[in-house]
Amino acid sequence: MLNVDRVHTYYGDSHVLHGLSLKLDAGRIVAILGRNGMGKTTLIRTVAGLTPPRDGDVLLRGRSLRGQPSFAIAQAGIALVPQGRRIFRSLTVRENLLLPTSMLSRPRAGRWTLDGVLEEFPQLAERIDNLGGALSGGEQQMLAVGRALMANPDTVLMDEPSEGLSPRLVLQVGEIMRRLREHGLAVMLVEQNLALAMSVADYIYVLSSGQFVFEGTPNQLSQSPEILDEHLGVSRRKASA
Ligand SMILES: Nc1ncnc2c1ncn2[C@@H]1O[C@H](COP(=O)(O)OP(=O)(O)OP(=O)(O)O)[C@@H](O)[C@H]1O
Repeated sequence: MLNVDRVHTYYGDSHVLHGLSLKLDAGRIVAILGRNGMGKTTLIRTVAGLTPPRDGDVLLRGRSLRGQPSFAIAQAGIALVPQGRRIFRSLTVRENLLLPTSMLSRPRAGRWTLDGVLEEFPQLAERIDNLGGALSGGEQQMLAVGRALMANPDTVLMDEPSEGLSPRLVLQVGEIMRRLREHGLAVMLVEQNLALAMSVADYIYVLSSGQFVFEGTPNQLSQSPEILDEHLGVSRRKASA
């Protein structure tokens, strides 16, 4: 589905991503872990076309996205659930869901109509005429995911969806991701929450200073105390407990 091929991404002269490659298939969740400032959001921005790579390429279903603006990438089937959710606080839930797709010139058809999204998230249906700003953090996260689904993507990029949520709501976010996978979507998850990533991801990459220092299954990561310790801040004693 998605193939990131040796991307180098810069902010001005600052070289942030150093030749990253990864693969993501349909019906799979890949998590990108790493401490603050290691380049996780930059990787998401690179794939979404917001900060295009200066070198290397991103391919969707084998087709290069090189030089494509972010709206064309969205149109091609990559949806972003941004850090901080970025819902419109002064618009209703319905307006939040309908607005982004109304801006696509050729909306993709599929199961994710307004009714389809409300069926998936009945809690949003109950609050359909409430303002975005009146929703709880968990509901806002659901809304951000629902809004992304409205574009009928086949790949969803999620930037720290657990940020600022209570442990109970973090579990709910994990459940939402599993359901996206069941629907056959490819999910790329950027997270600081190790437990969440370990519980949902099929495969994990650990990013440090713009380079991957580990890739493998959650089980393999749990058996790599030096990676957990050095790059994820988990003490060896805790990792083996
Ligand atoms: N717009 C920008 N202009 C210049 N440098 C930036 C910009 N955005 C991020 N950076 C730098 O790029 C590096 C990677 O940042 P990035 O936000 O991708 O990290 P991150 O792993 O997502 O961290 P966090 O978890 O804190 O969001 C950092 O050194 C950061 O200071």
